[in-house]
Amino acid sequence: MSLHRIAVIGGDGIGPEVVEAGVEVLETLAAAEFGLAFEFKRFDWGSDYYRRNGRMMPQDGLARLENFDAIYFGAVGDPELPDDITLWGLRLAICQGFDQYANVRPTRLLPGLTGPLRPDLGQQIDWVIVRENSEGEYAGVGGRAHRGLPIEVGMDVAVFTRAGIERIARFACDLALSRPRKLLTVVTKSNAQRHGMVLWDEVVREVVRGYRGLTVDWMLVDAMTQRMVNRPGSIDTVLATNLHADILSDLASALGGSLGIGSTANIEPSRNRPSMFEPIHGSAFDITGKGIANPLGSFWTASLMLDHLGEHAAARRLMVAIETVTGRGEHLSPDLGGMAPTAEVTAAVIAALSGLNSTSSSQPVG
Ligand SMILES: NC(=O)C1=CN([C@@H]2O[C@H](COP(=O)(O)OP(=O)(O)OC[C@H]3O[C@@H](n4cnc5c(N)ncnc54)[C@H](O)[C@@H]3O)[C@@H](O)[C@H]2O)C=CC1
Ligand SMILES: CC(=O)C(=O)O
Ligand SMILES: [K+]
Ligand SMILES: [Mn+2]
Repeated sequence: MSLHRIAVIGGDGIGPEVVEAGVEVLETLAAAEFGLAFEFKRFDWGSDYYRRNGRMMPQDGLARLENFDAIYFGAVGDPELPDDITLWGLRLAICQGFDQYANVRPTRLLPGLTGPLRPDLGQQIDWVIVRENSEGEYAGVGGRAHRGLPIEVGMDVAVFTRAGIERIARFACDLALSRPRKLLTVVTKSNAQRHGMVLWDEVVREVVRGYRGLTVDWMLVDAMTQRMVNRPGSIDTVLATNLHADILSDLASALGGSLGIGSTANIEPSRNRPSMFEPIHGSAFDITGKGIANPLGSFWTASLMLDHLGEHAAARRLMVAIETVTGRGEHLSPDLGGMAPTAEVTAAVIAALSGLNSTSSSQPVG
């Protein structure tokens, strides 16, 4: 029996809604898979915690998390609080604090979904974006001075280090080689940013030279957006900086049908500290509390977490259940053109997991 200890941080907005749905699904999996068990511990950290305590998580928050096997996360961000306070106080504090330097974001057009591209193009989407997750544009280095004066200044310094580039490049090359096409696209902007991005190019070029059998091509980030839209089948694994990949992966998720299905693994590859798994989206103020958030992104994320925990059969089983539900098209949430609330999508995935036919659709799909 393998017991996995999971720290659950729903966070803000729709985060708790989709994460609790995910926990339900994982409990169902554990009941169905012989030898699989979870122990979930909830942490009520986030913006409400901040309103009570003046911090997003306790001072010893990382120490409380460090002995868990994984962290299952929702989202952070609150309409009443500055985004830099909330994001840096929780999500980035965990990613940086545990050195989860590899952010991995797969996108595929799931069965039954169309997405905004022409069907023949949409069906070609099968990508994994590897996002540098510890430095670059989100290093947090910079400053403000002369506040309130006409000469006021604000700077964010994009930090690129040889060690940081080298390790994420190796991670991306290994991942690309493990996929059938063995194809890596490296995204850069070294035409306009002539220091850090040039170092990025140089170090990645050195690393990829050591990988025989890998096909590598290069794209400037602006042109990468049009390639994703016009020639999606020419892309497999993508390596990009923290900011570039943040943007490209939201685009990828939307091209796959919705921001509500994108998944993320924040990986600490040495496994000395826990990795963190979260849907790609944020706290989505516009739909918070309405019960209509799409939970599929958090389910796909749970599948990534299972893979990381070595539970490959369970991970596959969960993906098949998700694909069964999208394939039938009867229980899709509004962002995917359906009318199903979060609870109905969750019930449909649970029914698919249990091998049951989900027969009742509470509302017709428009
Ligand atoms: N990792 C994290 O915790 C992230 C946090 N944020 C934070 O979230 C807050 C809101 O940011 P936004 O830019 O609005 O991005 P967002 O991802 O929260 O929402 C963008 C749009 O996508 C829709 N959407 C997102 N997830 C959905 C789901 N599961 N089902 C259906 N529709 C969904 C929303 O309703 C909204 O219209 C901000 O405070 C931001 O800083 C944003 C991205 C990631
Ligand atoms: C913060 C954010 O947008 C992300 O981690 O994707
Ligand atoms: K998130
Ligand atoms: Mn993002």
